[in-house]
Amino acid sequence: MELKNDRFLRALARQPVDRTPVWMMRQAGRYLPEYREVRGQAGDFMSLCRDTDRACEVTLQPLERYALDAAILFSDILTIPDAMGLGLYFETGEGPKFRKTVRTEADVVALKEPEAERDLDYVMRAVSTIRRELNGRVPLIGFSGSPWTLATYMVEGGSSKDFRHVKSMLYGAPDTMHQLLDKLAHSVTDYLNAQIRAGAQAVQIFDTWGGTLSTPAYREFSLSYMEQIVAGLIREHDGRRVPVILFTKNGGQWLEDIAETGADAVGLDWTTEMSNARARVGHKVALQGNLDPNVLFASPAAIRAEVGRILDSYGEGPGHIFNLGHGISQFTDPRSVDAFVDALHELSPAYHSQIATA
Ligand SMILES: Cc1c2[nH]c(c1CCC(=O)O)Cc1[nH]c(c(CCC(=O)O)c1C)Cc1[nH]c(c(CCC(=O)O)c1C)Cc1[nH]c(c(C)c1CCC(=O)O)C2
Repeated sequence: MELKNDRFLRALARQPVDRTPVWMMRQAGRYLPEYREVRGQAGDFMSLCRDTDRACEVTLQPLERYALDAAILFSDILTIPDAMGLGLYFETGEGPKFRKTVRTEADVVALKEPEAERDLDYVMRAVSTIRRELNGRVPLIGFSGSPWTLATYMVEGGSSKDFRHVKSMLYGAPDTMHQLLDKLAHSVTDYLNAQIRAGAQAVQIFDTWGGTLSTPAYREFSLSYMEQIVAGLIREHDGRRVPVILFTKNGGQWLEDIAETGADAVGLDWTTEMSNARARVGHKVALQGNLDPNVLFASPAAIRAEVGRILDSYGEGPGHIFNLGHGISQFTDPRSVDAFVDALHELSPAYHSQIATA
């Protein structure tokens, strides 16, 4: 099936495009009234993820509203620990929780590595259904959490502010920590490869909590496992390269190390300037980001000014995928996303003039 809009994949390959492609982290989510409606019909969040037709429906919702250049699978990073038997649930307003935690070596030894095609079959069904329904409109992104980020939820039993338990394991029982991360790295590799076989055309690894580590701990406990995953991924499928994007929130000081992993692109939060990132690693990888999602609470004029500033900071030429520096807030007015996408469509072609005159 022919891909009608390949801007996103071209930018990931640092090939010329007519304008800067854009998608948004958490683009299918609670800021959209149509999402809240389908979510209500499904019951809880995990039931929505397991309901193939509804998961497909909400994946496509943001594309119906906005001219985005990629779709992202509707699911969650915590499906792997759930499939390991930890019992994921969502308490309204409190974020994710696990019925069981992983705190001791015995807990780690008892964990079974899921077999993605069997134990996470609902995710693969969602991927293939979304691909069919997209019908080549835009590429589909698959994703997973990084081993370290998944471990934080598994050891803490949910979200955390201080990462007390998981860091106690890291410093107090590093061998146990490595055993857990090793199991997770195998599981993530298998999970992403299954998504690629099911039809994901690019994959992103979310390392939301890597930036809470010291530099040596980041390298040893987060980055090295992401590197292992990148090395084990299917990099070409159906005659096309399957690009990998690594996103470590607050990872700006480690861009050179991240670019060394073999990833095709690096995701940036808003605390690193695009110009700085491009000068440091732009010869090696594409860059994705990096609007502060809170800019979407400002006026259309202020949103436009920030979009312009980021385009200027990256500068001319290919290799930039516009995105938010983190997930869109549930309190965002959907009209602010119109202002954001409209501004990008208006302003970004000027940064790709070589192709317009070619
Ligand atoms: C850390 C993390 C999680 N999940 C994810 C991350 C990494 C990215 C990041 O840092 O945000 C990734 C994720 N979660 C979700 C997606 C879907 C695809 C997308 O549109 O980007 C993706 C890519 C759906 C979701 N995952 C979740 C929601 C909201 C739940 C709902 O609809 O009730 C959505 C749309 C639930 C979730 N899942 C998670 C949390 C912390 C929460 C609660 C968030 C909150 O309450 O605001 C874990």
